[in-house]
Amino acid sequence: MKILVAETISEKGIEKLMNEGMTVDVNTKLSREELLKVIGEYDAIIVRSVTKINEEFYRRATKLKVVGRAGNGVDNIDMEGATKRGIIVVNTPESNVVSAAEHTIGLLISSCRNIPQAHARLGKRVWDRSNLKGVELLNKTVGIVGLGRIGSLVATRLKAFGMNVVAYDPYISDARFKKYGVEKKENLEELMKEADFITVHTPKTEETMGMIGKDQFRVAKKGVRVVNCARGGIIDEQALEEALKEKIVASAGIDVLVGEPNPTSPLLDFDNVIITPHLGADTVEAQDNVGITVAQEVISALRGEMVPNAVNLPTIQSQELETLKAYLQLGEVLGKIYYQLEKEAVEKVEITYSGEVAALETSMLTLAILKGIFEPVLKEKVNYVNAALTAESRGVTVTESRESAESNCLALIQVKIISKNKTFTISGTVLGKGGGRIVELNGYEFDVTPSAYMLMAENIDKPGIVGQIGTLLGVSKVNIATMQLGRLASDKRAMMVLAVDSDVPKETLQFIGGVEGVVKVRLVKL
Ligand SMILES: NC(=O)C1=CN([C@@H]2O[C@H](COP(=O)(O)OP(=O)(O)OC[C@H]3O[C@@H](n4cnc5c(N)ncnc54)[C@H](O)[C@@H]3O)[C@@H](O)[C@H]2O)C=CC1
Ligand SMILES: O=C(O)C(=O)COP(=O)(O)O
Repeated sequence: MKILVAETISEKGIEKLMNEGMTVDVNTKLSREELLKVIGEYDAIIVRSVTKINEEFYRRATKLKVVGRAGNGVDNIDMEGATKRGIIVVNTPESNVVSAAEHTIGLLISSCRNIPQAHARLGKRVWDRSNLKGVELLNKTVGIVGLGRIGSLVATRLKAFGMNVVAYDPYISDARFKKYGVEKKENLEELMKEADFITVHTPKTEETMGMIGKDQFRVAKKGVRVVNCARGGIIDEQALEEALKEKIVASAGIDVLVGEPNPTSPLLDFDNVIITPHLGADTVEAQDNVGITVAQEVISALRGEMVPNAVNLPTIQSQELETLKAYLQLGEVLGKIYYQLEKEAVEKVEITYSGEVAALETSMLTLAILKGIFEPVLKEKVNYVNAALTAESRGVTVTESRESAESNCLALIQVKIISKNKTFTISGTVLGKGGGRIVELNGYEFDVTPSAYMLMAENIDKPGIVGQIGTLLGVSKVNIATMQLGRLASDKRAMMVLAVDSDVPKETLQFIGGVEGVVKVRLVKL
């Protein structure tokens, strides 16, 4: 597999990729045109915040399976474009947050104590202490916008300075505010009115861009000090300029700007603004963490393994991963059987989870089932990333319910596939280390271990049929590994599932179909 590393990552990450047998090209100097020219050769790309992964890029990236973001923010990556093509996007959301939080504190203190300005004077060999008076943090109020990973690390650190910490984040629980001892603000205006310092830690989204703008500065305390170590534009840059001119803002510490690289920002003209060129994650520790983590994730994703930090997939807790794996395999199998037995277009898929499995990340299991259903019949690649979108674009309604998450009741995945004229059902379980089992199919009860070739035959429930099918397979030199029978007494019907060691020739299937009493026979391949 070929990986392009298009922005600088730690050598440790590159070593890891190579040690795992990947072909790695490190080329951090490609122009956009050059990148677009070569990307068609690669299975994966690793980027940081600079490379724009957009529609134009995807159109040229015909072999691409994975985008690895060596960092946290994914605003430079068009997620929809990746998802519809089944390209998995991974990032390293935990790996650089301490560095970003520490840089925030650095910017806050440096700006309110004029440290870079003072150093610049001394750099010119001038010892001048005038007009450099700063302010203390003790007993001041800091308003944090976005109390996520970085926001909460900043909160903890600023509390140690004796600050009163308030935060605005409408998307997290009250418990999280409590956990960090932070006072919750119901709206941004309240925070703006009270804060002596404001620091933003939200992702860049349509909602957050410009969220601190003209109107917000109008209600801010005169002399407020601001920090932006999240994304350029969350504090509107023009509004900040005006607020600086009007002396509403006393100082600003900025790590990120709109349109990076941006060495000519008008904000650089202000003596009370300090700016670093997006250095929040630039520490030895963060870069090693990020590089190693992204390398591992890209390797796993290329190998088709589960990746806990896949951005366009449900999040999986690492302790859940092992248990989930067996159910994911089972889910795919349950889905894969449908179109091999039935020819009617799926209209609705209803999935019920019960027992142990109901407590797992079932949205991921639903994706596994959908992948299983559509993969065998579609030309396009169907994987976990685009399975839900594939169902939606084919007008298939998918519902998911959980019956009981009690661990003492049988863990069961029940799939009901509804088409225009029929309802097909299939259920399965996982038996500890024994792996997945199909326990029900259209009302017939079994205990079938899924295998590569399974002959499924439905027949009138009468003597002699099993023997004839066995004979026909024997004549064709197809060895039977296991056999399971189920019956529906009410309909006088029976079904047999034979695991066979090899493919069954078409003629043999035709002969079996011709046996008197056999209603339907299909070879299912997994
Ligand atoms: N300067 C740098 O080098 C770095 C910058 N970052 C940036 O830091 C930011 C935050 O990262 P994390 O804390 O890891 O993210 P996170 O996802 O853990 O936290 C973000 C928080 O923002 C909140 N939020 C979202 N929209 C909001 C809104 N409209 N109003 C208020 N709160 C809102 C969310 O509920 C969440 O709690 C990201 O933008 C990331 O790109 C991250 C690492 C390094
Ligand atoms: O991880 C993030 O979100 C960052 O902003 C760091 O960006 P970078 O990888 O240093 O270009």
